Amino acid sequence: MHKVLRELKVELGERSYPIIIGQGLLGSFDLTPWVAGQQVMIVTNDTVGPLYLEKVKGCFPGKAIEVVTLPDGEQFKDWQTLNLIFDALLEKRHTRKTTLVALGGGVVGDMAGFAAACYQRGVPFIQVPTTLLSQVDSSVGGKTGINHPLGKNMIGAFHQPQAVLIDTNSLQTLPEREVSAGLAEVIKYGLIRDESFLAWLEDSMESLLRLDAEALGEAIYRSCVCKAEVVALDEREGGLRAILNLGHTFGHAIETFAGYGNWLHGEAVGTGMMMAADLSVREGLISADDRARAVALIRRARLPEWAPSGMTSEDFMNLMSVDKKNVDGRLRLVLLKAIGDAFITENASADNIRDTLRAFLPQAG
Ligand SMILES: NC(=O)c1ccc[n+]([C@@H]2O[C@H](COP(=O)([O-])OP(=O)(O)OC[C@H]3O[C@@H](n4cnc5c(N)ncnc54)[C@H](O)[C@@H]3O)[C@@H](O)[C@H]2O)c1
Ligand SMILES: O=C(O)C(=O)C[C@@H](O)[C@H](O)[C@H](O)COP(=O)(O)O
Ligand SMILES: [Zn+2]
Repeated sequence: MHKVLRELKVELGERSYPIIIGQGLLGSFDLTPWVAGQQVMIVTNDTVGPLYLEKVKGCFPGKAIEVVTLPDGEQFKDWQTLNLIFDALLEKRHTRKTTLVALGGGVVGDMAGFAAACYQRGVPFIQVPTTLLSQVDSSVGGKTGINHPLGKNMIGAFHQPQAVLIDTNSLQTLPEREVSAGLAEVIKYGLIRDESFLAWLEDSMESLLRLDAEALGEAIYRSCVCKAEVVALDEREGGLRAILNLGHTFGHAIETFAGYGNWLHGEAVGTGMMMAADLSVREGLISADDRARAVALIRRARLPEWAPSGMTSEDFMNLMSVDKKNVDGRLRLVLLKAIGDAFITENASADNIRDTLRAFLPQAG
């Protein structure tokens, strides 16, 4: 039998939806109340499908279920792979009443969500995230899309899911490296908006790394609360939502430079958040002790702390110049005013940015 641990709602008026967090939900939690018609198309990949597909089918009693299985990897978050979803939908004559279900990590979620945003100009979808990163971040908030060789997530749409179903048991099969990647986004919430959560993470890091169920449930719930609040205040990133991008300007540059899939998204965000904390010190915003606190926690999550070998400051500047947050050619960065208080600025000094980049190049170590 399943156990629902926590439930919360992303408050977006008529686009509001629940996030249901529990244990043993895959296979027994009934998701049909969030399915509009009779047809369900589950989008998964060739790693997650063999682990959880049969169980998830049990969440849709009485519905006609089809499946499309994508190749696994960030390098497949592209047009060609996205088309496999459209091919499957069209070959079987799916209509606007079909509900897509994203079963997998953030890559599957972003692609299935984007397919749902586009297919016949928009069909409903449900997120069933199975990585820590997707449970705390990508399944919530409606950012969907694919990568372009010149930049991360450059093609996409805002499209909110009907519901998010999080079964924390699925994390028991997750490789260690993916657990660390997910922890980067968890730490992000403490840094941007919730100092007390950061303090709790400092106390709980060892429990989280050993996949203690109670600690995971708490970390996922508190992360989802934070993300849901920010998204409810600024759904389409007019302003505040950009704080969810802490570390991402540097991190996306790293992912693109390294080649999609070589650095995990969370790994790049971990290094990127250390860089953001470093720049915040250089800008006179936080103390060196605050930076040390952020860096120590990111290190304890077993995340990398140097840029990829061969990457130069110029590579960073070129890749960061295409960031979506930039306006009129000005680099906009998320920095920290304090631990638990982030803001977006285009006023960071060019000298300080250059010094931060240099400090994180591999030869600096
Ligand atoms: N839309 C958003 O708001 C948002 C937020 C954060 C990240 N993202 C995107 O999410 C992606 C990263 O997501 P991710 O970290 O989940 O990576 P991922 O989707 O690549 O999954 C990581 C790996 O774990 C495997 N996997 C998934 N669930 C598993 C399980 N339960 N057991 C064993 N293996 C499992 C996957 O097949 C994959 O190999 C990036 O593309 C990033 O840009 C989007
Ligand atoms: O939901 C958001 O908003 C975020 O920024 C969450 C990020 O963790 C995530 O990686 C997101 O995909 C980044 O968005 P992008 O627009 O900078 O590509
Ligand atoms: Zn992210």
